[in-house]
Amino acid sequence: MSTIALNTSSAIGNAAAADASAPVRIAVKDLNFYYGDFRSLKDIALDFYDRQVTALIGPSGCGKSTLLRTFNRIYSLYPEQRAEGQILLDGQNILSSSIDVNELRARVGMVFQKPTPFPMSIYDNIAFGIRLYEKLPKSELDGRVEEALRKAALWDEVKDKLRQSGMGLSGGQQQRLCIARTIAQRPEVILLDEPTSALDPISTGKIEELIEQLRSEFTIVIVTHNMQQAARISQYTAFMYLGELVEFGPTTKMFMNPVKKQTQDYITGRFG
Ligand SMILES: Nc1ncnc2c1ncn2[C@@H]1O[C@H](COP(=O)(O)OP(=O)(O)OP(=O)(O)O)[C@@H](O)[C@H]1O
Repeated sequence: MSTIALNTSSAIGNAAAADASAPVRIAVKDLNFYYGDFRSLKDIALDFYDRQVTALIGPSGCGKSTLLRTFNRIYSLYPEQRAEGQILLDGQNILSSSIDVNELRARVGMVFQKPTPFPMSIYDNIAFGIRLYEKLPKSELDGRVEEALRKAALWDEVKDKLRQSGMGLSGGQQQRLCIARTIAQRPEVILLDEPTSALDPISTGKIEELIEQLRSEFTIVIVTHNMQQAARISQYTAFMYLGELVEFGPTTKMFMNPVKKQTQDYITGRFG
């Protein structure tokens, strides 16, 4: 076992162990993805488990974000991008043309690398998405806004300034606001694309704590460049390289005892 893998083990202690009995929430089968003629995902097959955090790791350009973006079909905004294969969400193929993508995006929420609050009040940042789908009386809407902000561990910091602009919050608060906005839609799955890479260490720590809390309710998939972060917060890790899935398994095993040499080389910093 390598020295770096051993060092990483101290961080692994922070994450709850993988729950081997968790049911499969998303099953990916024979997935290929194309940017025009370029095949950027190659025959990907893996399962994502209910209320577990799965980290997607691998060197730049290996296809982490591309894979994440297939789960809510956000790529379909670009005509030259296409996915082939199957992604079963609770058994239903979300790549099927009969799927309503707006409904899918409410079920599978996404938070991006840079915080992207809407240029409106903190309250409206949350209420906006709810109003798109549901007509609620004001008192109920207030309750939903509060619930989302509480779940995103932001309520105490903003409860007295809900009418102020979301753009006036710190970077870390803005990212929690974006998480609250996603939660407010009551999704089943939350996709996080390097959600802390633009944040300072304290804000990063808060988001990592939040992810651990959210795991009790949501299935979470996170792309991260930071292997220590993957070790700290995930139950499962998928290591990708050049568009292929090299290895997938419980995070502890991936970091302590990887099967493939490529995985070992990556987590010990020999390339990447
Ligand atoms: N819009 C695009 N058009 C053409 N090729 C693209 C596009 N976006 C990504 N790619 C290519 O697809 C491959 C996978 O990219 P992707 O962004 O998914 O990798 P990644 O692992 O998330 O990388 P990073 O860690 O740098 O974000 C790369 O070869 C990349 O150059």
